[in-house]
Amino acid sequence: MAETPKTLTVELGERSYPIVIGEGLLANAAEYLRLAGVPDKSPLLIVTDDNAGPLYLAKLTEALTAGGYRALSAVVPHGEPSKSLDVYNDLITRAIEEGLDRSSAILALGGGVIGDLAGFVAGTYMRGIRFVQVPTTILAHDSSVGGKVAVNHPLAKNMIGVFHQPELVLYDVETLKSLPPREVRAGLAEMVKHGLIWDKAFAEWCRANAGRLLALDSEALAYGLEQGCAIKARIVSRDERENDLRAILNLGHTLGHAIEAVAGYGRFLHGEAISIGMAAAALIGEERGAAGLHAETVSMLEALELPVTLPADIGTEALMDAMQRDKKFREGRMIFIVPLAVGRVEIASDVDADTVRSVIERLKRSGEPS
Ligand SMILES: NC(=O)c1ccc[n+]([C@@H]2O[C@H](COP(=O)([O-])OP(=O)(O)OC[C@H]3O[C@@H](n4cnc5c(N)ncnc54)[C@H](O)[C@@H]3O)[C@@H](O)[C@H]2O)c1
Ligand SMILES: O=C(O)C(=O)C[C@@H](O)[C@H](O)[C@H](O)COP(=O)(O)O
Ligand SMILES: [Zn+2]
Repeated sequence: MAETPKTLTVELGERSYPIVIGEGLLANAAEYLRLAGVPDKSPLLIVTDDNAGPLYLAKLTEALTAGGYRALSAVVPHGEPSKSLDVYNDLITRAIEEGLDRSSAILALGGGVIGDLAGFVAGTYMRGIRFVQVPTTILAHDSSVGGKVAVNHPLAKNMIGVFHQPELVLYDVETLKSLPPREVRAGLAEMVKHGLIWDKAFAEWCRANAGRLLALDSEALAYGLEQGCAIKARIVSRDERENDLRAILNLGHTLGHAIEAVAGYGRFLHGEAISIGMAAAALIGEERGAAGLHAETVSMLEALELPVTLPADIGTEALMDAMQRDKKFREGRMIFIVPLAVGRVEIASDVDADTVRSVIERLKRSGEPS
């Protein structure tokens, strides 16, 4: 029998919203939307991709229609290249043609690519309309919470975006059962990240339960997703617009985003690039005095079957250039989230370029056959 859904809240005053996590929630989508205050007189637009759509769009549409909503849909190609201004523009055109108005809502049915893309449409169409996240990947326990929505520029990740919080995150964990193994692993990178930045016991739990998580054991997955969402919600509630604390959610992303852009969007999945970036951050932490941190971090990432080295063909100077084009480059300095120990990090703008170069080279050497 399905467990009772669990509800967490992202506390943001009048923009607070629930994250509902449970099995079979798509069937009750209309009730959840109504509870979240989504009106039913204007059309909804469900944005999904050509993997998640064929699996779950009919179920969601039927549930919404039965509950009195008019649900239209747009299906985009799967994968990171869809986080582009071209696809964004197509969706805006569709919204105008279908007569979406200021009482309409955009629903993101899919992973982080769909959440970021559809959220950017919702955040900018008519200067912002309602938005609902319906995540269907493990990674999306991170991306569906917190309101960062964006598309990529060919030169830099997530460069064109806004903060736009959803009204609701409706996380039907039954959808995760159809994820390919590589996507499962990539999603677990952001899960263990939440432990590495905030909660040592949770990071250790991820390592100890790696086998169950990789096998999509329902109980382990539910616990891991709830903990990950809870950590993220707590951080976002304290610093919605990344003036300070929220930056710690960027552990591994200074180098990770550069890897994604330099390798070409799609070669590395986001979670894979972030895993390599977290291994790099641990090396930087070790250089600054945290003995044993790299081996400890790598043991957690490898337990989850994540990559921790860099292929030699990714140019070091191209990565250095890409890091200088990221949002994490300010006042002439690269900003790194540097671990002090497992579960504790600092926001550092004093990591010099030569240290970063030598860490990149070490990651490449450790990937070579010995
Ligand atoms: N906004 C944020 O705070 C935030 C946080 C983390 C990551 N992100 C972004 O999220 C993106 C990565 O998200 P992702 O890993 O979910 O990628 P994704 O959306 O591309 O989904 C991964 C793959 O799984 C497929 N898929 C989705 N649901 C499925 C299901 N239930 N069954 C089978 N296949 C399914 C998709 O079609 C895709 O091929 C990146 O663009 C990253 O920058 C954003
Ligand atoms: O929500 C956040 O804040 C994060 O940093 C979560 C990250 O996992 C996510 O990839 C985010 O998009 C990166 O932030 P960005 O501002 O560099 O795009
Ligand atoms: Zn991320």
